[in-house]
Amino acid sequence: MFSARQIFAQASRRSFSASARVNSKVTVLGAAGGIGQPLSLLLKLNPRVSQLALYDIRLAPGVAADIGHINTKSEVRGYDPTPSGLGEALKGAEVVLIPAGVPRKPGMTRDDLFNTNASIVRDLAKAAADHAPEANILIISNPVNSTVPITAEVFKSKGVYNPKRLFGVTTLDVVRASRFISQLKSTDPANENITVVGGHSGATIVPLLSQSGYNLSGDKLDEYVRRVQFGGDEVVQAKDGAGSATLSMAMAGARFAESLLKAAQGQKNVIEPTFVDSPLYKDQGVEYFASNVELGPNGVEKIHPVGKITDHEQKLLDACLKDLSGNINKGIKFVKENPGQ
Ligand SMILES: NC(=O)c1ccc[n+]([C@@H]2O[C@H](COP(=O)([O-])OP(=O)(O)OC[C@H]3O[C@@H](n4cnc5c(N)ncnc54)[C@H](O)[C@@H]3O)[C@@H](O)[C@H]2O)c1
Ligand SMILES: O=C(O)C[C@H](O)C(=O)O
Repeated sequence: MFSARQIFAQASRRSFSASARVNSKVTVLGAAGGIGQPLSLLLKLNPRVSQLALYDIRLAPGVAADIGHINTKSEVRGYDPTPSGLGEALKGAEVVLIPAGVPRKPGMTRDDLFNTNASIVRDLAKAAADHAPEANILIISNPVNSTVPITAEVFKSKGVYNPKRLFGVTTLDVVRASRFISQLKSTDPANENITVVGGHSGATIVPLLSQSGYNLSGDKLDEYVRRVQFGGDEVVQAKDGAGSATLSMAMAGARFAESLLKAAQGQKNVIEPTFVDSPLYKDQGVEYFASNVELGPNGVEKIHPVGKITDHEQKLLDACLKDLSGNINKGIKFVKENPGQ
């Protein structure tokens, strides 16, 4: 059994060229929350991270003091919610992860979080645009389908938008899709990598099982797709009012950050599905879309098309695109009508 640190260390040894740079500041905004704490812990175990800046409206210095005792090299600092605290946390960051905001309770959709989380993400995006305009921004706060466009609009309004450096984190959908098929087929989930495209809520989550050579049909296929699309609800219901997925999300967020750092530090062929400013369905009014994306030193290197899919998957994709454009436009409209201070 390997520890997370050994896994990261092994991956680093495998993938580093002699000249690779290992000097990355990573900032977490919302670091004291259900996701923020285990995510910060996993980042502390990652040897590619040299500085870890933890910011929250509460408790970040405490979390930083705790994590800072772990015997890995990176320096950890916690920042209080003062204007200079947020700015300092962001300054010089290469990667900024944003899990700040409220989670769902049973009976809520992710869109029900919009009223609270839209302004939280808008204001943090403003600070990131001012203090870390060249960082890779990883949005975890829901509804991701709207909070990514919100962040883009803020960066555009400040003249620093770079579509190659903004990512909605949809890794958890891939993690679930891979785990759930392994449960059905009794395979090793570590060897499964199911492509999931679209967005990050209900019908906008489209697993492309056929691309991994699986041909489930009928009720089995419907049940599988439903479980992937509503995996988040499974956790929300099980937590019974105490929040949504935190630990699996921390793992997924740490995996995506690791992929980005690996690619930034010179590794080739790093591909992760992520929700980005995408040309794939712009002609249908869908500005952002998750598909497999090759990562590199400039962030997005290449956006892969969806590829060959079955008629059933095409139907799922059609339903996805219909919902997605509404979610995206809602985010764009919010910033235009509520630019904040
Ligand atoms: N993308 C995904 O796959 C995915 C998965 C799980 C959860 N989420 C989303 O992540 C978000 C966080 O979930 P959680 O379970 O960690 O919630 P949580 O309530 O446990 O933690 C949120 C943290 O954000 C902080 N916060 C609130 N406003 C802030 C601000 N303005 N600046 C800095 N910090 C602020 C809070 O103090 C809290 O510590 C939710 O919106 C949830 O829906 C996304
Ligand atoms: O379901 C949620 O609200 C949280 C997250 O988006 C998830 O997929 O677990």
